[in-house]
Amino acid sequence: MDNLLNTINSPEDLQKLSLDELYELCDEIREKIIKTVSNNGGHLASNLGVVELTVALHRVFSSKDDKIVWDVGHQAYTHKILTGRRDSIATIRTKDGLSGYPNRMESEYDAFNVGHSSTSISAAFGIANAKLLSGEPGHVISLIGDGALTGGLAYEGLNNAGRFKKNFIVILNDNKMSISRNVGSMARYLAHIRTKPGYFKAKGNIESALNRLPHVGKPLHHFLSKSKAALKQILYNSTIFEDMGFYYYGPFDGHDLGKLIDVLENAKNINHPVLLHVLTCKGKGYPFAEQNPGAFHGISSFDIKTGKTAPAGENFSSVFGNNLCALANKDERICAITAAMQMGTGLVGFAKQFPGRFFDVGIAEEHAVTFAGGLAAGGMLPVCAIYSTFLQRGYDQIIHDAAIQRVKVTFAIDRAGVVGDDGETHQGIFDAAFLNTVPNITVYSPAFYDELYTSFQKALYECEGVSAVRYPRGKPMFKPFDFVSTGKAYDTYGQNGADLVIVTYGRLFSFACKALSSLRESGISVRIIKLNRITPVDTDVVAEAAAAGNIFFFEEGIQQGGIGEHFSFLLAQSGYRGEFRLRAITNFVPHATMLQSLSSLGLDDKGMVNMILTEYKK
Ligand SMILES: Cc1ncc(C[n+]2csc(CCOP(=O)(O)OP(=O)(O)O)c2C)c(N)n1
Ligand SMILES: CC(=O)[C@@H](O)[C@H](O)COP(=O)(O)O
Ligand SMILES: [Mg+2]
Repeated sequence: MDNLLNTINSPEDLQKLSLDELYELCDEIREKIIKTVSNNGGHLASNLGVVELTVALHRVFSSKDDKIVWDVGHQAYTHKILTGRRDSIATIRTKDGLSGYPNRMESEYDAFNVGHSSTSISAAFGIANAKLLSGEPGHVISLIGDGALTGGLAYEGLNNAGRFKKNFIVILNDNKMSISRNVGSMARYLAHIRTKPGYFKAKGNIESALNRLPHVGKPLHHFLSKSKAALKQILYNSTIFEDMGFYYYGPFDGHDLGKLIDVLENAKNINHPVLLHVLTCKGKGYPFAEQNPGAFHGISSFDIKTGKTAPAGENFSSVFGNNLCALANKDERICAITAAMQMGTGLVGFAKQFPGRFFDVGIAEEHAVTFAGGLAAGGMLPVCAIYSTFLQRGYDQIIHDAAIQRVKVTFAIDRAGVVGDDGETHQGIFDAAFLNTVPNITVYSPAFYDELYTSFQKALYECEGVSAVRYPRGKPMFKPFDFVSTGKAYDTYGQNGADLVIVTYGRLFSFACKALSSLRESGISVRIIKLNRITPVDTDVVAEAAAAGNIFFFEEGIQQGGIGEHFSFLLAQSGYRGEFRLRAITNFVPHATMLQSLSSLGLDDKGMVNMILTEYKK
């Protein structure tokens, strides 16, 4: 029963509740989140961990003037529930429903759109400066996880914000977990702080004592400030955050509401950047998630009583992981790199089998790529497995630290194409276009498991320089029984001399095959050209498509600068004067299931058929 929750229509309503009632409210929120995620899927464990913290934030800060900036944003369900979206939370991550992440277009309470990690300090600091410049009142708070703190951008933010002369609050939500266990020296450092709370705790008291030093004339003030800094050094070990200009307070129990409210009230009154170190339990309140937070980080719908999901079976990621193990067994130079996505990219088996050649570098895609460049320069064969959307972070490194070096780095680009319910921030729709700009790169786009294996063989042993194999989230789509992948740069399907040619790549090939059958019933014959290697496009394939005189190109990727546009350029260069129609993606794609999105984009078989029936000219 949502007795209390039903009385909360905006964060202001929290003021009416006693501490005991606030705890009761947290229970109701937890129940709602568990129920919602068990239906829709979503990020359960991270959300359960920050219920008290979010309630405390909305209790202390004004929803009118103050801004909370979430990092990654996968943990903002309580925030959504408290900010007028209680009744629509059931629609989260579904088509036309709430986004799984904060979104400025969805609510005025969402200060910044997010989905990628480590942006919150920079964004919040930008907002704080805008407030200062425009004279707007209000506090700005960044809430960042210990995993997100492994991303370099977070340090760029800290570095910049540390010298701010006003209140600016960073809350570090430390649950020892990224998706998997958090890794790296910062994780070790936070563990050190956690195990010696008293060591750092004294500081708060010292600080306030020092701050109570009387106000004095300029020279004496200067002397006292210097002495204060020296005294601080002598009295306690400062944390890295203090060395970067923040006042550090903590660690605090992130499930103790009373304490959190107190700490936040105090932090609000400090005219300086403040870092509050809060300890939480990922998955708090749902035993299955507490015991296995990795499995309940991002989860599909599940049974609340047993904590079980439908069996996932094999998918592109798991097959990639197995393929890579097989290849690494034969070749000791092969190394695997992940940027905190060991499970998602299918590398758990590789990590166990080849611990010495497995590198989880944290949420640090830029570093992952440059690190791969270094490994390659040292004679290894690095395979950098990164989701398409997160590889956007590594564009400069692909050019500067791999391609220009003329080293052999292979990218395993997972989640290429439309990903479904994560929505706009996570769609893998840009990689084909941005990789196509890199000189001498080779990019494969397999549609089936056998092609995935062949593509990696080629990338690792036939290509020079940088290469990439990109494949979608989940499983392959329909494969006609009479289609055989040859392993060549392109394959064809359907009759020679057909009325028109469909050119496509990746899983859209399956939809094209279905479209071919439907169009046959309408008296239109189709031949399909399936590009296996999308960069560089094979010269023969351009001539083969041109011969048809009527070309429809379908692309599950951004149109601007994409493969389709490039293909049309190659056709024009070859003197082609026939028909060319291109359908690709021209805007950000909102959350929905993958099939719903492809349908809305006109990229499923029905969309292809409709376009051809409308635009085909004999
Ligand atoms: C640039 C980028 N890389 C990878 C991810 C995938 N990812 C989402 S959440 C997450 C772990 C975040 O850990 P933390 O910040 O500690 O939050 P927690 O889930 O523990 O609450 C990762 C790796 C991402 N969102 N953005
Ligand atoms: C929040 C985030 O960025 C990841 O948890 C992402 O949602 C994972 O997506 P997959 O479910 O495709 O692995
Ligand atoms: Mg964490």
